[in-house]
Amino acid sequence: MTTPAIDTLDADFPRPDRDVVERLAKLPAANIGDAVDRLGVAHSAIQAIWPGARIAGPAFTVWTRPGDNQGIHKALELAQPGDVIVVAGGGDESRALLGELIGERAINLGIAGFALDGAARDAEALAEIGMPVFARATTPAGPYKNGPFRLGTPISFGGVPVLPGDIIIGDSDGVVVIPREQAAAVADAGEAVFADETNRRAAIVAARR
Ligand SMILES: O=C([O-])CC(=O)C(=O)O
Ligand SMILES: [Mg+2]
Repeated sequence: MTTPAIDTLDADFPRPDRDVVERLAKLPAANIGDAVDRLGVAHSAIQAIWPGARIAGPAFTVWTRPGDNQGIHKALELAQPGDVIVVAGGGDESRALLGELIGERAINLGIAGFALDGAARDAEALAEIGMPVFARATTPAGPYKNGPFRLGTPISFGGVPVLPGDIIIGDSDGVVVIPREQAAAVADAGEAVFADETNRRAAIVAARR
């Protein structure tokens, strides 16, 4: 029996309002994490592979056999501009799932970035072209390209459930996941956390001698 390459795919899943994504994109991931009761924070090993990288956008989900990027190639054909391609790669650090070539294609397509529960390579080139990638590791070792994979299914990403259209935010602290239906409420709560912490920090600085 052969395994079907794709068992579920609805590339037109509902996406969050763009203005809510933009509000969330302005907030530190830490404030959003606090606003979701500190749930929804992906494993801390998943970090930006170049300094200053940030991602914000609706999740286009990929499940792949560890170390295999055939599903990412297929996702590039189907994702919409602004999407973050989120890959459940089994936490594998031994094979890079993408590098600068996939990064350049993603720029052509308007993809907002990649979040990988796996590894990447070509970190310097990805920094130069400004394509944000979050991953568990970097390695020069290339990927397999044979599948199998699944697109557009619920996945577990760094220990957090991600449904297509959930919002992914990543900054220098790591990655948080916001359920799509909660996006506006989390933006409200995250902005309140940010305002409160800004005031508390100003008071601390004012008390300095
Ligand atoms: O070979 C691959 O598929 C991964 C890679 O390095 C690239 O996308 O540049
Ligand atoms: Mg490469």
